[in-house]
Amino acid sequence: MALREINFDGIIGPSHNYAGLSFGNLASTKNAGQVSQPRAAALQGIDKMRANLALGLAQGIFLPNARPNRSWLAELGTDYEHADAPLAAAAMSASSMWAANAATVSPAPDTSDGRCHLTAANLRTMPHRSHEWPGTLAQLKIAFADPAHFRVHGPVPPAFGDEGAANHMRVTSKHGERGLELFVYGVTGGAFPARQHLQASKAIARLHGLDPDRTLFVEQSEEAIAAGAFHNDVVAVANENVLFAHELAFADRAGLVGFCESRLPGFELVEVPAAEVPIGDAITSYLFNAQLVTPPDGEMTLVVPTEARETPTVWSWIERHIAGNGPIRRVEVVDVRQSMANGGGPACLRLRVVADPATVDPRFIVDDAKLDKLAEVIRRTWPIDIDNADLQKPSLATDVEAARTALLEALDLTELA
Ligand SMILES: NCCC[C@H](NC(=O)CCC(=O)O)C(=O)O
Repeated sequence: MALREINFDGIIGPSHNYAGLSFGNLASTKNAGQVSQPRAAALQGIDKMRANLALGLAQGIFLPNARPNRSWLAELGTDYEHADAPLAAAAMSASSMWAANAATVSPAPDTSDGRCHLTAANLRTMPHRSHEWPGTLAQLKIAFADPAHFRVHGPVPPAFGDEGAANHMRVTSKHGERGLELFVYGVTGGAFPARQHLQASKAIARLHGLDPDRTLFVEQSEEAIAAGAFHNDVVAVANENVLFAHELAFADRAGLVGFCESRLPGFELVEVPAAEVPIGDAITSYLFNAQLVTPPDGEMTLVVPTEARETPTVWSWIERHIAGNGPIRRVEVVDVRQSMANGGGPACLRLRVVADPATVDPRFIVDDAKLDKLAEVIRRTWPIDIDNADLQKPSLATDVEAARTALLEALDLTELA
């Protein structure tokens, strides 16, 4: 069986809006109250997937969850029209687009039973994200239903915060080989919450049957969280034998490097010093929230958002690295501005699963023709813009619901209705 990395992108949902819900996520706070453009946002996401396909990568999708989440509001004793504004915004959030927070994935070569394990993230720190997991879990159970190859777990109990793959990295000689799994957790983030708890990461490592000698729990530096790195994938990304990270990402950088060097021949740390790229620039540009990928031609490629090209310290660092002998050989620039304005870059929008694409439900795998079909549905049904002041208009809620229904029908996934 041919194991390869598949990037599953969250389709940006028809309710995409700027409600400023994520304290500690500087872009979310800064853009609170802006008018969003769901249709343009979703088409940006489709174009990013097209760029991945053009590189020769395998591409999958996850669907937006049902919004507004009327059953969640009912559990809270209210409904969409009567809920107070923050609750209505939480029920309407399109935050499931950030698929890096959908689940943590341990591919088959790393697990004791030889299956790929996925644990849905509880996302309990932020109210608007805490009700994502049932919709996510329903999709994971369909997409990865084959019990010979996959095991899907429900979220760890909400006593401990888990934000999924955004706080998990894997280094390996090749995707299909055994790897080292690195779980990054936060203890304190100054004024901001540390969203990933050590106990949640440890539970996932146990549930996935990982080898303790090949698993490391790495503390995120307080400085990084305080500077706006609400998830580790804002300051670090790994691909195969390369860990690309900012100098200030981890509390114990030396321990992490020593662990990887002693267990993975050829391990390489590509570290960006604060003197060359201040952590603030790394966070506004999302240099590390890039997709670091190995296309079939073997040229390791960094897929960065346009904001990286617009940040002089960051762009000159990239140009120097590519001109030198570093492991990253190519850079691709994608426009995901609508998502970026909520603090979600190219890496936030995708969940990586190492598996044989033939073992995944084909409705979750895309090619260019399927993306054309999705783009047609988006152009026809997604709202053009959403003004926060109108968030509770009943017609907006029904438009958003109709748009999702059209998508489910186009993908033959009406069982998710
Ligand atoms: N991995 C990227 C996640 C971004 C996400 N933003 C948000 O939820 C912003 C939503 C808003 O403010 O409307 C978050 O912070 O978890």
